[in-house]
This record gives sequence, C-alpha cells and structure tokens, in this order.
Amino acid sequence: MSLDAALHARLATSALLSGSTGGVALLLAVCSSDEILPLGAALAASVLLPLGRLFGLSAVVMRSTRRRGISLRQVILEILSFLCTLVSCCLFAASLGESESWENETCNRLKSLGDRLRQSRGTPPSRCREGVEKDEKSRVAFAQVRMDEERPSGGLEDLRQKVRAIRGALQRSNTQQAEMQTMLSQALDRCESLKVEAADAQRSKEHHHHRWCILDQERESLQRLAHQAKSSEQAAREEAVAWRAWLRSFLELLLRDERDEAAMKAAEITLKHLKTAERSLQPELLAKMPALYESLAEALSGVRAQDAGFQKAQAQAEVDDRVAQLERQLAQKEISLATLEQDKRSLRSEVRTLQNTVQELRGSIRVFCRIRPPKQKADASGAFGVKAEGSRSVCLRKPPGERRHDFNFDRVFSQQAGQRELYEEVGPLLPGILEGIHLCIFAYGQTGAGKTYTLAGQRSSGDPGIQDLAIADLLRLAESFEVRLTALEIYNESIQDLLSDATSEAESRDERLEVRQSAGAISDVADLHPAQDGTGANSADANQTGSSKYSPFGSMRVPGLKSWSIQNLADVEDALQRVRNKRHVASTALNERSSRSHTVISLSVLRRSGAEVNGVPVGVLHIVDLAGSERTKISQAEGIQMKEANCINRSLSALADVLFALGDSTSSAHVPYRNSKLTYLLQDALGGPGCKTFLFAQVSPDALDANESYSTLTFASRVATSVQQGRLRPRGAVPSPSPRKSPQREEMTWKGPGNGLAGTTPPLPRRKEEK
Ligand SMILES: Nc1ncnc2c1ncn2[C@@H]1O[C@H](COP(=O)(O)OP(=O)(O)OP(=O)(O)O)[C@@H](O)[C@H]1O
Repeated sequence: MSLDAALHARLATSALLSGSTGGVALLLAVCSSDEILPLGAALAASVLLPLGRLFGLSAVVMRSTRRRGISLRQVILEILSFLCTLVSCCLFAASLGESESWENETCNRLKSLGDRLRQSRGTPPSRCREGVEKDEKSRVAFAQVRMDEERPSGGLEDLRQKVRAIRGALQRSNTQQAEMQTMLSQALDRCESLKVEAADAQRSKEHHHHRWCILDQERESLQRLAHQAKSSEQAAREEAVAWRAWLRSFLELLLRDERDEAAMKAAEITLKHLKTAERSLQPELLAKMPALYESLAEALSGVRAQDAGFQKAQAQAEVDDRVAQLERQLAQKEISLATLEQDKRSLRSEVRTLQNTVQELRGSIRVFCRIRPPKQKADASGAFGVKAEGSRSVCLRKPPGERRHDFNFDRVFSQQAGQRELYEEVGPLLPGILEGIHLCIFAYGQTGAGKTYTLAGQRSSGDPGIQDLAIADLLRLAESFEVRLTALEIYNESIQDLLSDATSEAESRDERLEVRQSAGAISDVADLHPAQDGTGANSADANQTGSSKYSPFGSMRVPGLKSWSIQNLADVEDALQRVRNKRHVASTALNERSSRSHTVISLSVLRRSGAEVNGVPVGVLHIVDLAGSERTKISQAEGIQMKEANCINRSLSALADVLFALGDSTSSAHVPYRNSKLTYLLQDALGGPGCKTFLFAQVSPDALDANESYSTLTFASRVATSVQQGRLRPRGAVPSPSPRKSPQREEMTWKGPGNGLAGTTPPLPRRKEEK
C-alpha cells in the first residue's frame, strides 16, 4: 500500500470513527427516556468523541501538509463531525443535570413513603413493617450507590447493575405500598363494620336491660303477692285458732250450764268427736294447701284482672271526660254556629230588603232587549238592521233613507250574550217570591226572534234558558215550601190546559177552560201530583176540592186547570215535556217551529204546615212565552194560520194597551184588561201590588226584519221609558196629581205589532175595570 492510500484509509477511518461515535452518542442521548441511560450516553460521548475527533483532525492535518489540497466534501464531513461532537458534549452535560434531579426525586419519594408509613393508623401489620424495612433497605442501597458514584473508581457496568437493583427494589416497594394501601382500606372497612356491630350490640344491650327491668318489676310484684299470700295464710291460721278457742269456750259453757250428767257425757263425747275431727281435718287441710294456693293464685290473677279492668275503667273515665269536654265544646260551637246562622239570616234578610229596595228603585217593570244572531248575511253595505250600542241602547237603521232610530232599555244583550248573562238579571229577584212577590217574565217580539230560545233554551245543545235556570233555583230556595206548577196556553183566545190528559186536538178542544174572577183568592185548581200513577200523568179527580186548592193568578181563577206538585227537577222535566208536546206550533215561512199561542207557565210557592198546604200562594213566578207578532204578508199565512196570526196580533196589541194604560198617569183609572184573555188572566201579576215584571224584547238584527224590529223596539222602549219612568201603577191606585210626561210620549203612538199592518187594538169596548 502507498503512503497516499494509507493516508486516505486513516482519514476515512478517523471520519468514520468520529461520525459513528457522534451518531451513537446522539442515539443514546435521544433514546434515554429513563434516568440511567443519559448517564451512560454522556459518559460514552465524553470518552469516545474527543478521541475520534483527535484522530480525524490529525489525519486532515497530515494530508494537508503532504498534498496541500482538500476536497469540499471532506471539509463538510469534518464540520458535521465537529457539530456531532458538540451536541454529544451538550447532551452529556444535560444528562449529568438530569441524573442529579432524578436522585433528588428518588430521595424525596423514599422520604414521603416513610412518612406515609408513619402516618398509617394503629399498629401496622407485620407485612407493613416488612415493607418499611425493605424500603429502608432500598434507601441504604441507594445511599451505597451514591457513595459508589461519588467514588472515582467503579465501572459503568457496576453502576448499571446497582441502578437496576435499586429500580427493582423501588418497584417492589411500590407494589408493597399498593398492597399496604389495600390492606389499610380493608382495615378501615372492618373498622366501620365493627362500629356498626358495636352500635347493634349497644342497642341489644339496652333492649335486654329494659327487658331485665321489666322482669325485675314482675319478680318484685310476684314476691309481694307471695308475701300477701303468706300473710293471708297466717291470718287464716289465726282465725282457725280463734275459732277453736271459741268452740272450746262454748263447750265449756255448755258443760257448765248442763248439770245433767248424760248431757255432760254427751258433750264430752262430742268434744272428743270434735277433737278427732280436728285431728283428721288437719291432714286434710294440709292436703288441701296446694289447692288453696292455686285458688289464691287465681284470686290474685282475678285481682290483677280487676286492676287491669280498673285501669281500663280509669282510661274509659278519662275518655268519657274528654268526650264530655268535647261535647261541651261542641255545644258552645253549636251555640256560636246558631248565632252565626242567626246573623246570616238577618244579613240575608237585610240583603234581600236592600235588593228589594234596589228593585223598587229600578221600578216594577224592567225592559230588556236581546238581539238574536243574524239569520242571513248582512246586506252588502251593512247599513240596515239593528245594532247594540253599548249596554243600554240600540240603534236601528231602516230604509228608506237609512233613517236612524235610537232606543234605550234597562239593558241590551248583544248577539254574543249567553243565557246565563240574561238570567243574572232575573236571579236576584227569585228569593222575593218566597216573601210574596209575583214575578212575571215576558218574552216579546216578532216570530223567530228567539223568544222560546231565551225562555226554554235549546235542549239539543244542553243550553238551558231562563225558565229552566229560574225553576231550578226556585226549587232550591223553596225547599221547605210546596211548589206547584200549572201550564196553559191561550190559543185563538181560548184557554187550554197544557198538563191535561187529553191526547187529541178534539179532546183538548172539549176541555177548554174559562177565566173567572172570584172575590177570594182561592180558585178551583185541580190538585195533582205527577208521580201519583207512576207515569207522571195526572190521574186524580180534576174536581178535587179542599184546602190545597189555590190559584196562581190571584183573584183570577181558571176552574179545572190542573197543577202538578213539583218535588225535584225530574218532575219539572216531566211537566215541561208535556207542555212542549201539547203546545200549538206550526211551520211558517219565518220560523220552522213557530209558536201559535201564548204559553203561561206558573210556579206557585205555598206554605206547608205539616202535611197540610196553605191554599194561598206566598208568591208566584209566571213565565210567559208570547206568540210572535208577524206580518201575514211576509209569513205567507193563510187559512188557519192567518186566523192564528190575527188573534196573536190582537192579543199583543191588547197587552200593549194594558201596559200603556197602567203607565198612563194622566188617563182615567180604566185599564183594558178584558180586551184579551191574556191580560184578563194576568191582571194581578201585571198591575197588582208587589208584582214585578220583566219584559225581554227580542229582535232580529237582519235588515229584512227592520220593520218588525222597529215595532218591537218602539213598543218595548215605550214600556221602558213612558210607563211612569219604569214604575207600574198598582191596580186601583189614585193617579198622580202631577204626572211626569215622557219626552217621547207625544211622538210615539202604538200601532200594534207588525207596524200596524196586521195588529190593531181589539174591537172590544173599553169599560171601567170591575173591581
Ligand atoms: N240568541 C240565539 N242564539 C242562537 N239561536 C237562536 C237565538 N235566538 C233564536 N235562535 C234560533 O232561532 C230559531 C227561532 O227561535 P225561536 O223559536 O226561539 O223564536 P220565537 O221568537 O220563539 O218564534 P215564534 O214566535 O215563531 O215561536 C230557533 O232555531 C232558535 O234556535
């Protein structure tokens, strides 16, 4: 080999050595994730790298001196080798620092382990102690290693082995520590369970102590009993001795008294007998002792039972005392309740008086207007027809020229108003019926305006009307009274009983009734009860007479009119069902089910005294569903319906005449009651003292019905405003000397329902009303 080649080889070797040592050192430094390898890597790097670098540099120097030339690749190689060396040195320094911190950490861990061991509660088990000792050993081993480390000598391999040994010891100590912790938690669990057991034991101890106390008490009581038994035995013995002494003295007395020798002998013999008997009785007595003891025990148990009974009686007495106390309290409460009831009653009567005063101030007649929902769509402009304006006035526009008319009422119910809203006006007056008021509710208006709907409601939709609501409330109020119901219709000016048994039109016609005036208040109303034959039908004699006869129409009476005694709502329903079936209705162009008659349903409240019923009603509720006024042209009535319509319009006109006459304080006292059956029959209810009248004027909002609505509203508002400012003059009262004129009186003249087309004042002559 030439010198050049040798130099090249050395250079390559040096570079290779330098690079590989650098690489190895770097690899060792990177891979050393634990605490031992950095130390080894650093040591290797520190020893091998400078050597490799020395060789490399010397080779370069030697080459450069010989050839004076060096390739760029060699220079880069040299620089890289130098950099590797530098990095290795840095790693070495860092690993030294790391090893120091690792050592410190290990020391700390050992310390904390020792502390934890010391902190563990109670006497540590033997295994714990072993663990502590082993930890102590590891600490000693570690100290040894440190000492070895500090020593300059000692190979790397030794160091590694020691380090491995320490790691193994540490792992073992960790495992032991975990075991110890497990044992510690087990010991704590055990401790808890022992605590629970101790609490249980304490409880059972207390229980046993309690039991022991009870037994001790029982023992003491038994001892007392035994002592008592002994003392009673002793007493019995003493008694026996006393008896014996007495017997002996008695015998001696006998012997002394009896001088007769034979007797003496006999007495001696008797004495001997007695002695032998006594002797023989003694074993017998001894034999009987257990039985005596038993009987004594029985007696004792009896005494105990008596004692228990006594205690029970004592408890019973306490209970009785408490009951008596409660009864006293109850009596006091009852007294206060009675006082409260009294107060309530007086308050109620006060309220009633005030209500009556209010009603009195409002007037005997109150007029309301109800607008039904439209039957047809409003006309295009919406200009015509009836409209509610506020709660008290109504406006009507009717062609031609859309003339506007305003009417005022006590209250106006719009299309949306419900039945209960209407009833709120009537309800407060019902209690007055029990105090003598005659209440009359009229539904007035053109055919199809909703009169029957307002009074009777709509059964199909379960919507009760004023009539049903009022009857239900009246029944509730008049629980202690007798309530009787009569129903009649005035059809073509003839009266028919709607509760009669007539099944056909012909039969009904035969049973036509008449109105009579009587001097007294009692009339010939047949007294019947719907439940008498179990079917709800009246089967009793219609001519029945007696104290229960009465007339709901005051001084007017309808002989033969049947009345049903009403006990509950089922009776009412039976009666009203019969009324519905018998009432005259017909289908007209304006209403599918048009009422062709005036219906008067009357509920009389009568006082009961035991089984007897007083013949004079206290108060009466009349519900009058008037037949609808109709213009025969529009309703297209012909034949019978035409006759019906004329009758209806005439009687409505008569009603208007009566009402106006009652309110007309300037006119004479004449009131044309006789002009129609309706006014003749209801004259007491209309003009009598203490009567109240509600008039529901029903109107349709439709433009087509504007003329009819105008008639209805004119009539109703005249009743409302011009009848002495809402106060009906009682029949027979002297007219006021200074009458108050209604502002509308002059311009408003009644033309009868239907705007005078069909209705006219009846042709009957006006006469002074007979008293
Ligand atoms: N306020 C209302 N709400 C809903 N429906 C109503 C109302 N008023 C009336 N109706 C309906 O209008 C129809 C006619 O009413 P209703 O029979 O009560 O009139 P009417 O004045 O008694 O007629 P008629 O004098 O011919 O007997 C019925 O079908 C009724 O249900």
